[in-house]
Amino acid sequence: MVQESFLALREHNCFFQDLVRIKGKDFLTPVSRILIGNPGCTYKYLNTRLFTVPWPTESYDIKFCSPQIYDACKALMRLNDYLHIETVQALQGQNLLENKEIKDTAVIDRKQSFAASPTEQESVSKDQSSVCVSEDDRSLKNRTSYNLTLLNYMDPLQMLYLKQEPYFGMGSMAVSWHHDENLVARSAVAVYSYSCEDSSVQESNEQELKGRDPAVWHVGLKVAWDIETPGLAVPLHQGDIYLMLDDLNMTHQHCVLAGLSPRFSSTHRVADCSRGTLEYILGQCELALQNLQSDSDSMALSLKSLEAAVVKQVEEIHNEVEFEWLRQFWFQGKRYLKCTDWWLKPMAKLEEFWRKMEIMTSLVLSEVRKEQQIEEQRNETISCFLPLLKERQKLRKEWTARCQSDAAESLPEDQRPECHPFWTDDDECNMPLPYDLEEVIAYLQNLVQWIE
Ligand SMILES: O=C(O)CCC(=O)C(=O)O
Ligand SMILES: [Fe+2]
Repeated sequence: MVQESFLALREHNCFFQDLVRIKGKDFLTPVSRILIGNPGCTYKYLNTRLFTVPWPTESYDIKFCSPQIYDACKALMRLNDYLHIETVQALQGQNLLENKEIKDTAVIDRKQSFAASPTEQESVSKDQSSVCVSEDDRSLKNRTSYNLTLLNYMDPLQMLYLKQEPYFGMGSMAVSWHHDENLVARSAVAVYSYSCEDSSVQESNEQELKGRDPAVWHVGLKVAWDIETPGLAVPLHQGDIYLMLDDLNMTHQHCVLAGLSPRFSSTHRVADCSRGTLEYILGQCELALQNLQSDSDSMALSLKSLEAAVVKQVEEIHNEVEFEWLRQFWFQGKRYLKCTDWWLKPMAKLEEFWRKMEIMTSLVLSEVRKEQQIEEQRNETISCFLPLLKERQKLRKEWTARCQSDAAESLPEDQRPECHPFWTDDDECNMPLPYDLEEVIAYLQNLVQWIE
């Protein structure tokens, strides 16, 4: 079912190369991806926030663009449940064995793991429950409850150029050496690998090979900050899974070494969602908007408090919703619409809140402009307000540039980044402040200097 799901998602063009940003440069990832997981959840990697295509979750009304996409998301959710159980058992097995040699990684043979009948599995977990104190249980749960999966797809024959593994001569890489980001500390990662091997791809004769077989996909593993200790290349065949347990992702880096056939993988993770869910950002927006009031007669808007700490908090949230949510989302073009319209409504809501925050910023400005303000108070307001406006200006410039990079412009129309929200002075969009904040910043800077 999972393999069919991969093929169905490819059929519906749901995989996309990400336009990531590394050290100020823009790159298109060689692998194409799609994020599936808990509704409202996001996953950020290489300055790119991916938004989950929600898997069918009780009490959520989710519309999918086709029944096959629904089936695929459902199958991946079931794979997620299965891998969760598999991971808990692997961790428990470790604690019992206390065998440091096999502590870090468990490559599970699929035949072996399917062999255990439900009753066998049950008795295993019962035996182990006696050695677990509740604190351990909680931590075990926190570190294995995968909330999303990032799916990868690549057909090596379609790639003109793949980077060569630089340290150990491991050949072509689909994904370079890295640590997985944005995960709950010491949480596990489970990967299901499906390479579409067929008779046209011949595995090489073992004796003839010096290193790893270039026809076969592998996961590479190396000690972090170390290129002396030899790296490890673990072959992955159709339907294999592997787990990265405990602190393996911190102490080691991994990479994906390309074989010759097209290959999918589903990488299940416990994303650190503390600032990454829709629920969280909606809560933040509501908090910020508490400082906005409207006169019941005139409907005129004003700020409840001009206290520096309050202004600072509101402007921080303003930046967060603009750069971590709205721009991230629209930067990825219309890709999410391929699978579901789930994110459109929340994005419209967030934009509505953000518009109100633009008004709030303009209200702070008009207060500061009033001459009768006590200097000391005005100074304090500006000193916490100005850095956040500068940050906003810097990030707006960065996002405008990101949307106009060569890589961005090379993308097909329906995937092209959208610089949104964007407006010019002559747009009739009723924005209270300009998009370009340069003059506003210069004015404030001038005021501060004057006071000093
Ligand atoms: O495809 C795999 O086996 C792993 C991919 C990976 O490392 C990642 O997506 O972070
Ligand atoms: Fe990874």
